[in-house]
Amino acid sequence: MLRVENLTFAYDKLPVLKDISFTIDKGQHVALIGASGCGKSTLLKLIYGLLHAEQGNLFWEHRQLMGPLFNLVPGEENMKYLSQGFELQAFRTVAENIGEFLSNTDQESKKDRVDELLAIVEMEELADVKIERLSGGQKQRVALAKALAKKPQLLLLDEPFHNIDNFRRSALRRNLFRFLKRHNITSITATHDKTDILSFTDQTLVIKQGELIAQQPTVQLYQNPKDYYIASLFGEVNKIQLAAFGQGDDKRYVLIYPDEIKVDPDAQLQVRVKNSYFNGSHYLIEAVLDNQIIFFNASQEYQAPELVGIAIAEEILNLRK
Ligand SMILES: Nc1ncnc2c1ncn2[C@@H]1O[C@H](COP(=O)(O)OP(=O)(O)OP(=O)(O)O)[C@@H](O)[C@H]1O
Repeated sequence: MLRVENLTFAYDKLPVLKDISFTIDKGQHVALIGASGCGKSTLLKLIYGLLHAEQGNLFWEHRQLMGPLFNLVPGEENMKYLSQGFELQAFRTVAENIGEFLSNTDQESKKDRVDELLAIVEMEELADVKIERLSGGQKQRVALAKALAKKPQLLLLDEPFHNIDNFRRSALRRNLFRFLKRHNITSITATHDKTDILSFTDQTLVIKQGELIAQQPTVQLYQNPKDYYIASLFGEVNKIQLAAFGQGDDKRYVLIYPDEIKVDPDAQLQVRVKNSYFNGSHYLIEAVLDNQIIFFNASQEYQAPELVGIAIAEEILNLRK
């Protein structure tokens, strides 16, 4: 278990992280989300031991983590931190980099291990290519495989799929998180990508301006976000006054995701279309409801200034009130 207690940290005078406390059970996958600059990378570096926590305590399995002032080599031994820049040896091959920290006493099992990792990041064919000849996304995949090589107990990932094209990203995510679950490796992934969060994490931590404002099971957090900031980290979201749904003059606002609004030609509630954006599986429609802009998904394109009837399921309204 990872335990973080009252962690406060500043690079200069202003604290970047303020009184952060949470625990993560072994084997759990956790997303770390928040607006750019809120302190996600800083938190990962503090946990790994690259930065010294002036206030607060960190524990891994009851052992206190002492940080860089007490460790000769920065970085906890049973953890791996995959930063946004990857430390690889440019003149050595992909396979050599992945196997760099593996023991050389049993060459056969070392090769098996490297082959398994090459398969996870789908780089078997590039095993003998030197790092200097790889693209940014390929380097990121090698760095990921290298981070897994010694099966860390805790894996800290900072935007791990950032440079990787969509085509590879989906398979890579599935391979990676399957590997982590199989080996009971705990992970924290700092990310801005909704798919990383929703499909692969058990819990989500939300940071806002250096403060931890939520720690919840990911599904719960998505389905019932407590405020606009949290909901907007998952993508487009509408903040609509209940009165707009014909609920008297109820001034309270509800948060509604675009896919929760359905086009309904018989609906009393009508909105005026401003724009339609093609999104592949659907169109994202921008429209005006009671002087406010709302977004919803539709199976077809609508032209401005067409009037379209929309409806929202009663149970969603009740859940969010
Ligand atoms: N080495 C540093 N020295 C001084 N300030 C820093 C340093 N690194 C980061 N900061 C500041 O600390 C704050 C938090 O930065 P951090 O990189 O942790 O944010 P983040 O949430 O990971 O952002 P992003 O999502 O853009 O990667 C920012 O205001 C940043 O400018």
